[in-house]
Amino acid sequence: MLKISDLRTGYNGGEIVHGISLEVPDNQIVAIVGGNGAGKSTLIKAITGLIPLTSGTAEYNGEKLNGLSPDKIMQKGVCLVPEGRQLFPNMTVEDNLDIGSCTKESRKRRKENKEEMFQIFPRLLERRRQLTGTLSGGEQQMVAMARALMSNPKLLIMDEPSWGLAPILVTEMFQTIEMIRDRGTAILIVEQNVGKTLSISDWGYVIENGTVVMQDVGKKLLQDESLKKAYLGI
Ligand SMILES: Nc1ncnc2c1ncn2[C@@H]1O[C@H](COP(=O)(O)OP(=O)(O)OP(=O)(O)O)[C@@H](O)[C@H]1O
Repeated sequence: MLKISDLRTGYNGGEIVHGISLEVPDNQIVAIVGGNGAGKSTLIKAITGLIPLTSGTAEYNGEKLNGLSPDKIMQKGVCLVPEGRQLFPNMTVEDNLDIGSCTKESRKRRKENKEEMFQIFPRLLERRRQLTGTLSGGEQQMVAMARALMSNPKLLIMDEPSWGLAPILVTEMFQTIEMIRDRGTAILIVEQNVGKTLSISDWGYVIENGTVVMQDVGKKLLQDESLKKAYLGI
């Protein structure tokens, strides 16, 4: 399980995340929702080692992540699907997936893992030899998720996976996220699509101005009047 305690971080001496604590238990989907500029991506960058923590701790299964490089954090089983996907557009789907096998263990299982990915995402099997940059937005998001899963992560962190997707693909993507959880991978998801995200989340945190202002079971948060007004326009 991931445990974040009183985490503070920011950029160039300016603090953006003001002491956030949260937990992601095994086999659960945990959501971080909130408005633009609330600090959600900044928090995720700190957890995955892309920016340093100013204070507080990030622990995974009792081991400190603070100060570790993104690669070391990934070797511990924590893998990020970054915002905007960051795929290699001039490489084939299959080559992008191969790059995901970046831990010793997952390199040994590369072939089996790839077959499993093609079962989860059959559309990628048809397009395995296609250049990734020529895929649709939804297909590229599938490649990004499959590439991350190729490292056999125990915790998958996703930053805005619904970004740029047509509504029907968004629904499909959330179903896939539930399937990934049910296969035994915990998920920490940052999303602007508050309604869909909270409806599949075992627990949700609402972040405003770098602090947690509300937390509860996802579906319970969705019944909160102030949340409905602020994020769902109801
Ligand atoms: N590299 C950076 N250098 C300086 N400031 C940054 C940097 N990245 C983000 N910020 C600032 O940090 C604040 C929080 O940004 P962040 O991306 O964490 O918000 P967010 O909650 O993910 O928002 P959104 O939902 O709009 O992506 C913003 O004011 C942003 O301008």
